[in-house]
Amino acid sequence: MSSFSSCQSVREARRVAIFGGTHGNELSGVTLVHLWMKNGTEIQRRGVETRPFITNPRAVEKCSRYVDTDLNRAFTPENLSAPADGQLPYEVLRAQEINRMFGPKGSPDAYDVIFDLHNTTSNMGCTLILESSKDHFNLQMINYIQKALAPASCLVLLNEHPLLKYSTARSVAKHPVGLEVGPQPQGVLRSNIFESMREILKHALDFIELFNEGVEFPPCSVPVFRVSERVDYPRDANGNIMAMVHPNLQDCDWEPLNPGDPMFQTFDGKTIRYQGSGTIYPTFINEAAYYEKQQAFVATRRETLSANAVRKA
Ligand SMILES: CC(=O)N[C@@H](CC(=O)O)C(=O)O
Ligand SMILES: [Zn+2]
Repeated sequence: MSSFSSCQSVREARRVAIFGGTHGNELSGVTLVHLWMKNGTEIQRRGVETRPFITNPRAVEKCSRYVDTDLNRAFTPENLSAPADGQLPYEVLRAQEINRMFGPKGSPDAYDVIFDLHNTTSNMGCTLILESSKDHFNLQMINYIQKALAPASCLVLLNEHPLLKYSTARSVAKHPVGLEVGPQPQGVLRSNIFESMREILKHALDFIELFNEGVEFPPCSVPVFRVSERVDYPRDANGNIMAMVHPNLQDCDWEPLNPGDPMFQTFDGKTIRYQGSGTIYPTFINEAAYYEKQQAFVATRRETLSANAVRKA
């Protein structure tokens, strides 16, 4: 890269994977991946090898989030290097297998891009999840997707929080992209959610094809919601929930929550208000899978990232 040019050279993205069933009860990704394993015409692009893959087949079979432990938290250095002695939880063994097939994580041999398909019970609409604010290839891809989708929209959740970031299945790739579409109940397929996910994938793959053909993408800015905090339900001494998401907050993912605004409602109708400092943008509000993670919603702050121009190296 020349010091006079802001254009960043990025290796072409020849190897792309589409993960479905990282959570076995999130049926849009499971169904799309099954569909594309039977017939991959729709995801084929010139100069790109795209591999649809079911990441947690045992959870898919049971239509549950996981069997032993959450696969989308399992890709830690400790797990990936643990001796595989049959005592390990199923998902840890599976993470090692996936790391061998699509990684190794952090190595030059790793897949270029992994799209990991998820559904949420929250009213988040279409969301792309990023793990780094410095991945200019991903930022350019998101900008492309957003332009192609307009007037429909697709928001960006950025999780690079030192404590709240977790070790995802997609993190094996050089460019990890989470795709989260909701609301959709666990174990249910909704046509609108399914089609939205499919359309985003189409634009994402189009971008990769253009990029590999040598198209240069000029600098742009990408508005994101950065994960800042995890907010739990109010609980009693036994850990039982003492309040629900307040009706004013329910389904209001991505909308501003200001100090003093209603946040929870107790079973006898009392309102618990947000007491933090400054405006936050809650998301994953009342996500079913997050009760066990002691999480009522994820607090985010808005910011705008600048993406450098990128072109194929
Ligand atoms: C509802 C759900 O499963 N969300 C995903 C988000 C992500 O992929 O980062 C998860 O917690 O793993
Ligand atoms: Zn999921």
